[in-house]
This record gives sequence, C-alpha cells and structure tokens, in this order.
Amino acid sequence: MATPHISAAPGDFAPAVLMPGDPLRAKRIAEKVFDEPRLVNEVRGMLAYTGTVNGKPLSVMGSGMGQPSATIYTTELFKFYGVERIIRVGTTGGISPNVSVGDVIIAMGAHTDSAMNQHRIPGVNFSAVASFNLAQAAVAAAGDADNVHVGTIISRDHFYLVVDGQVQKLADYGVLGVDMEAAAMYGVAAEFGKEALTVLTVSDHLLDGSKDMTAEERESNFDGALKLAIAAAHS
Ligand SMILES: O=P(O)(O)O[C@H]1O[C@H](CO)[C@@H](O)[C@H]1O
Ligand SMILES: O=c1cc[nH]c(=O)[nH]1
Repeated sequence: MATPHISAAPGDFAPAVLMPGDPLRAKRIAEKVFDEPRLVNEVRGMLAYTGTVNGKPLSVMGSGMGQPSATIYTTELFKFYGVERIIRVGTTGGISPNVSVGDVIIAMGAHTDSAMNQHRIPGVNFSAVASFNLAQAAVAAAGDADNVHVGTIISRDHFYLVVDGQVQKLADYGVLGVDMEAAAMYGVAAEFGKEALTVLTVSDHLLDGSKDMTAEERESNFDGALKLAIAAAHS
C-alpha cells in the first residue's frame, strides 16, 4: 500500500514516529541514534527511516515546512500506516524573554494564525493541544533541567512576515516560541484519536537576535530535545 506521498509498505513504520521538519535531520537522527536504520520512504525527498532505539521500534520522518505539508504526512501516517503517536522534534524562534537559544520547549498547546484547524468543528475555535501522556513523559525525562520550558507556542504560516506588535503581545501572554507545524499536527492527531507532541530547540530569538544559530547548527543541535522526544515516544 502506498499513498500519494509515501511509498512504504504496510508495517514499515513503527507505532511511534519522530518528525522533524527537515528530512536531512531525520536522516541524521536515524544514523545517530537508531540501531539498523532502514530507509522506508524517499518520495519527494521526504526521508523516513525505521529502526530500533534501546531495543524498541521507532521511526523518523521529515514533515517539510509549514502546516499543509505536516498535515499531509501526519494524516497519511495515522490513517494508512497504523501510526499511534507522532513527536515533532523541530526548531523554534524564541518569543518569551525567559527562553534562550539552545533551550528546549515542550509545547503543551499551539496558538495559530493559520486556517488549518478553522473548519474542523463548525462554529468552534479548535484548541490545538498535545497528548497529556506524551507531554508528561517528556517532562519526566527532563528531570530538573533548568533549560527545558513547558507551555504554549504559536504555529504561524509566515516565516518572514512581521505583524506590528504581535511578537510583544504573544510574549505578554507567556507564549514561549514560534514554529510552523505544531497546531496542525495536534489537529490531525485529534481528528484520528491519536497522540502528538512537539519538542523544540530554540534556534533563534525574535526579541534578541544576538545568539541565533547558523543553518548548520539548526540542523545538528537537537540532542536535548531528541532525548525527551524518544522518552515520550517509548513511554
Ligand atoms: O526545524 P523545523 O522542524 O523545520 O521547524 C522550524 O523551522 C522551519 C523554518 O525555518 C519551520 O519548519 C519551523 O517550524
Ligand atoms: O518558525 C520558526 C522556527 C524557528 N525560528 C523561527 O524564527 N521561526
């Protein structure tokens, strides 16, 4: 069975899938932490691997950038490949003054400026929230680390567009950071009665650009978030 975007065979994916935006980060994760990783998809270059970590099955696959792309892959994994939980491991731009570049954010909920969840339930502003069980497992794995933050983020459609006053207002409301996928992924998980979580590394800060990561660092500096994501995946 193949879908329009995934050529894997039935059973090629583990019940838990780690999902970075960048397919090359998926490859790095597979090569770095998986035992015997096997390439199970390369349609459109959206690399996916399945292997084991600590003796337990695990898959990793890129989502691409933005909520439409992430929605396609999460829908196909949940609907056609028997996947039960997806943990996004991505980067985020810091918004709260309490987070710094290199810190990790566990996103309990995701505000959004996107229409992706708007039509899910007629007349309702959908609440895009993480699986409590997965969030709890990630928080437990973080122990007393003081660079791990738990709270809300915003998933925006634009990477570059600046809306006057928006970032400061989000900071005032305690929003920790911005990404471009989490809200839609939480919506898809709710649609299929499955579990999703987002664990992000702060790669840059929207209110202080002085310590922003380089493109190379964005692709490779994810060890802390990865450890929490694997703990959640196998909880
Ligand atoms: O590092 P990833 O997981 O791709 O996440 C963030 O980086 C991309 C933008 O540079 C968007 O996909 C955003 O959500
Ligand atoms: O969406 C994102 C992700 C990382 N950094 C940003 O500034 N925005």
